[in-house]
Amino acid sequence: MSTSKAKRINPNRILNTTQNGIKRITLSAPKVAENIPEVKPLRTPTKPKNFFLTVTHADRGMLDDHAHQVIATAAILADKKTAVVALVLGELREDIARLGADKVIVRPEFDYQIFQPDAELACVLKVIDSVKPSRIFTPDNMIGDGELGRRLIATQPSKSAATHVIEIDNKHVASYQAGGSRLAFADLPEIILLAANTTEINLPFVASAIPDEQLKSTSYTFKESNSDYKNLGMLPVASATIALEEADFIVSAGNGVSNVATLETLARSLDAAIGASRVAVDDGKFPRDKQIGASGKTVSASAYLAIGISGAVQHLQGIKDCRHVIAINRDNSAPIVKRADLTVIGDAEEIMQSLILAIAEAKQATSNQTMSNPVN
Ligand SMILES: Cc1cc2nc3c(=O)[nH]c(=O)nc-3n(C[C@H](O)[C@H](O)[C@H](O)COP(=O)(O)OP(=O)(O)OC[C@H]3O[C@@H](n4cnc5c(N)ncnc54)[C@H](O)[C@@H]3O)c2cc1C
Repeated sequence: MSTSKAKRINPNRILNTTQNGIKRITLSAPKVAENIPEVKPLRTPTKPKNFFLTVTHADRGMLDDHAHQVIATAAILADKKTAVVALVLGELREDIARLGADKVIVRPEFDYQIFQPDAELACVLKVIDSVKPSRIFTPDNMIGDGELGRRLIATQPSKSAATHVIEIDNKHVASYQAGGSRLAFADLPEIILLAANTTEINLPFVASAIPDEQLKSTSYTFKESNSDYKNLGMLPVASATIALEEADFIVSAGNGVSNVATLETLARSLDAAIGASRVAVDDGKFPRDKQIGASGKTVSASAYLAIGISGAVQHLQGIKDCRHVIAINRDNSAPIVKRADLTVIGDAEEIMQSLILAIAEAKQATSNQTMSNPVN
């Protein structure tokens, strides 16, 4: 079986909820709302006596909903003399003043895709040493923060801690016990791993979110050669073998695709996985496991190319988490056009053939260039 460099998404990657309530992976800063935002009072202590620290990972410049809730929780619990310091592991391109962060320490060297928990822990311990927070908050999730939080708890045996906190106020926390049949209560501990959806992030105030330049570059002791982990990078896999739910690029066929071979050629040249609408599956053009939609699979690709698909509500349900939708359809009033970021109006077969040709030419040009400018 041939392998390709088809990108495989991290199934646990970060999602944000858009203003329309759609979960999206957002690479760029969110657009500013068209309606003028209400002016909220600024709340940042001028001479803080105490600090709360939040520790969260960012993915490609953005924090997810859960991370937002953690920062907002710290801000809600902070009194007038307590400042909230947000440590962000990874590049940050969003403004977190609205979440109540008074200071922001960004450590862009931590790429979310690279597994380096011991280096991250060393950095967090250094920041704790400098900030001396009375409480530390982190999301209890499966995408790195939960693990980092537990590693932190293990290094701080003298500190009280609670994991999977589902209820919190300035006196106590609660977590489920006995498989969710009981709630366990405890005094507000020093390290809090917060479950998702505990907190409303629309705060009645904003904070300054001042970048801490000093702690941004403070070094910490960590030798890569001493690490227990070696990052082996992403494994290249054949695009056809990737589960649709994990595919980052999907070429999907609907009833408007008459020639399956052309679609397969296009998918191969784009290194994309193949999906289909229910009608295309019912017609026997594609196996059932390729069906995307309410009664098929829900996908979250960065790019979803919908060819000859009308965009029925049941199909749209399956692609609600996709970041970019590109449609090819001969009907500019098809519902998919509203969902798509880009629509090409025309005949599916003709456009697929043109695309295959253009991709082949582009690949040839790249390989000619590489041959004439070999890397020494
Ligand atoms: C309970 C239930 C569950 C369902 N679950 C699913 C599901 O999981 N997934 C799913 O997809 N559907 C599902 N459906 C079916 C859904 O309602 C639609 O019938 C289906 O999605 C339509 O598929 P389609 O867009 O490929 O076909 P069509 O509705 O026939 O649309 C074809 C599109 O292709 C365009 N077209 C035609 N010829 C060309 C051409 N030559 N070039 C370019 N464009 C062309 C047309 O303009 C049209 O927009 C479900 C329905 C029900 C009731």
